[in-house]
Amino acid sequence: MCPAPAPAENPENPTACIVLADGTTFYGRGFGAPGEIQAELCFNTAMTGYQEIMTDPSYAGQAVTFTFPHIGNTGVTHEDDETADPVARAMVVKWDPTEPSNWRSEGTLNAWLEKNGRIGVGGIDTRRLTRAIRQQGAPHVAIAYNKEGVFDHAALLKSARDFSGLEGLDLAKEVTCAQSYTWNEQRWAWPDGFPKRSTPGKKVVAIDFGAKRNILRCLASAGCDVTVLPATATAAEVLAHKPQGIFLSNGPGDPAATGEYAVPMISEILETTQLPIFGICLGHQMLALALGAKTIKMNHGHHGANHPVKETATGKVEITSMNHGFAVDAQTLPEGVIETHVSLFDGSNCGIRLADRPVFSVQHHPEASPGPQDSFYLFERFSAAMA
Ligand SMILES: NC(=O)CC[C@H](N)C(=O)O
Repeated sequence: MCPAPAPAENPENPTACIVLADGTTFYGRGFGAPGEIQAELCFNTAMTGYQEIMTDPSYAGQAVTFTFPHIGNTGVTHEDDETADPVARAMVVKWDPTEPSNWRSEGTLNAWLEKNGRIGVGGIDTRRLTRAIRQQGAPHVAIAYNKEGVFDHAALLKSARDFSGLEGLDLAKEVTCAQSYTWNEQRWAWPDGFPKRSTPGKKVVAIDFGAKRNILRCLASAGCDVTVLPATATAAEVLAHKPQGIFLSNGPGDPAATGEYAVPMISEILETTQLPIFGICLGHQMLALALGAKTIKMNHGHHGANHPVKETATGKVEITSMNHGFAVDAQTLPEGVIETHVSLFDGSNCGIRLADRPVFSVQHHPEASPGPQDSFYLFERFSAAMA
């Protein structure tokens, strides 16, 4: 059944308001929890996986507008959480979420956001908003939802302009685990025959800069016994676990802002061991920094579940899941570091490896949560490097 059409933007009785730092204003209908936030606003083009997106710790400090119009119609289930609670500060959609229609659903998106103190805004012309994001670069915004529909526009504009932005912001420390823990749960759904382990457990230390659960599941499914350590773990603490390989997780914020702890930790491990290392997204950017390259802030980043990436060695194209606002500047890769993957959207760097040992990382998300499964082989490659 189709829901009633989303109203044109600026409905008559708006209960939510989005103010961009340039003054552009959108009115819509609030859902979830009333409140007010500041954030960087990005757009995500995935058609499914809104719960995984909202709970991905890499979205700390950000709000997400979904370009796909029907969001919320599969409800929520605890199995899809990438971390305990939603992390993105707000979500913006075109249609108001409907009642869920899905055998896995345990509740509505609306109730889940409300319980977790997160704002939803419906009835927005998300095409126009997305064009604004593309044209001006991911904007700083203030988003407010109150049931009276009374907004202090000047105060919201000031709030949007006061937002510090993500550049220079170290958020990994805020979302990392407080203590170390072990992880054994494997992927539950894919590919055929999973969960299963082809080889006995390899001892892997995963550094949690904001790790998604499905990455840990993929490592487990590829034969790894995973010990997760907090983002601030030193090289000595990592090596004390006598790992056969080290994994560097995804995470929020500016990779260059972790230069005081994570990057030196990685450099020390690179200098003192020959251990296999695998990094994803923020982990990829940090590995590149530790190897002497530089990272840059992108205009509006890559956030979606159908981004084509080419593996340079084979020419093979993978359709990948993406979520990043920073990128490794391929021009700054030092000798001995090979560019392994590039984005076919804009040619930006999507992967590197060391020429002489199994140290590699990718910008995209091979755990595909949400998204296509093409890049799962990277987990198997990491596991094989430890054999
Ligand atoms: N998903 C991630 O790990 C994101 C990495 C980094 N915070 C970026 O936006 O580029």
